[in-house]
Amino acid sequence: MGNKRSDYISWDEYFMGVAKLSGMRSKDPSTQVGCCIVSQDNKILSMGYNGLPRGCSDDTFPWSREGEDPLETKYVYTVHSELNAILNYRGGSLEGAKLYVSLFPCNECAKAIIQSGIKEVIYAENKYEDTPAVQASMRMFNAAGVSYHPYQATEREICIRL
Ligand SMILES: Nc1nc(=O)n([C@H]2C[C@H](O)[C@@H](COP(=O)(O)O)O2)cc1CO
Ligand SMILES: [Zn+2]
Repeated sequence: MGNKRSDYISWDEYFMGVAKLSGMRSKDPSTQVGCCIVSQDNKILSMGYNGLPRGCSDDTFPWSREGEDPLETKYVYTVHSELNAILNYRGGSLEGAKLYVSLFPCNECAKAIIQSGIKEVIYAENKYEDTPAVQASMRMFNAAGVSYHPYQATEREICIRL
């Protein structure tokens, strides 16, 4: 009987990999974010990426970051990956779940994360660390007992030929 493989991916690599793959569906030209929600016993419960709400066409709504008219920017329309992943879950409670996300959650998603019962956030990047949105998220996570820590990147690179 042969030995088992030793180069299989870890749970963390698996879930962050799924989050990043999900982010590849995003139509946002500047920032693609992906999210994967996992139960305490490592079952994937939901996934999401940043995009427009159902019925709002990717081709007719704006993707600009700036504009004199806020209605001509993406910010008032996009659903963040974390909120999409929470809303995509129809199986019941997310109590005690873990959330893997490629970018640290904003304050609005932090509220949804806390209220849905998610207890742990693992993030890959934090490029908006110095903004009030991220500072507010951290303050709320600390108060609500949601732990958050950066994903510990490995040397692994995965190329999937599709
Ligand atoms: N945690 C996050 N999850 C997300 O899904 N987003 C989305 C909203 C926008 O579509 C995009 C950010 O665009 P930009 O400001 O980097 O061009 O990423 C943004 C953040 C940052 O807080
Ligand atoms: Zn958000």
